[in-house]
Amino acid sequence: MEKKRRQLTPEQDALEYMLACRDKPFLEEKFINSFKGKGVFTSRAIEPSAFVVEYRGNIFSPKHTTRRKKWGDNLNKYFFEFSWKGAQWCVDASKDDGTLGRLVNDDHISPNCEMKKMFSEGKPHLCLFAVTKISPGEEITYNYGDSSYPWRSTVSLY
Ligand SMILES: C[S@@+](CC[C@H](N)C(=O)[O-])C[C@H]1O[C@@H](n2cnc3c(N)ncnc32)[C@H](O)[C@@H]1O
Repeated sequence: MEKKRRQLTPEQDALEYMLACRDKPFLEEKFINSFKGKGVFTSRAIEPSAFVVEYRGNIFSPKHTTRRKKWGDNLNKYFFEFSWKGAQWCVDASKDDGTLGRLVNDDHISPNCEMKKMFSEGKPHLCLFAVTKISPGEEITYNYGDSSYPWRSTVSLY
């Protein structure tokens, strides 16, 4: 399995995990502190450009659902917005389904991953790929985007 996996491109690797609805076995959630909550950590080194984890959830277009107001008000911390086919969409990962993508925290200064859109059977999937080498014990992070998130203006003691 590992030998076969080493021959896959990062995108093919992502597709396999997307279809199997699984996360990589060397990723784990950990409670960090009461300010940040939980985060996702790797116990194994991850190479740049490797697929890391999918941000799973229910995809909706706020135009066509009653969730629009909630999304517009930015009340839900597990919503991830993206554009597709000329419209705005959202992945709602608020349901705790035990998967790890929903627990990855923001780092707008030196993130080690970036979010990319992937497609399977015509449907979009949001996946994190490494942008740097990630060492064992490191937290997985990505830049949530341009917004004045409250934690960005708070000095972290951790
Ligand atoms: C998608 S969740 C990430 C997982 C979350 N830490 C948890 O325990 O459920 C997004 C929320 O995590 C917190 N968060 C993310 N990045 C953070 C950061 N760099 N510092 C502090 N809190 C952060 C914020 O509360 C944010 O609304």
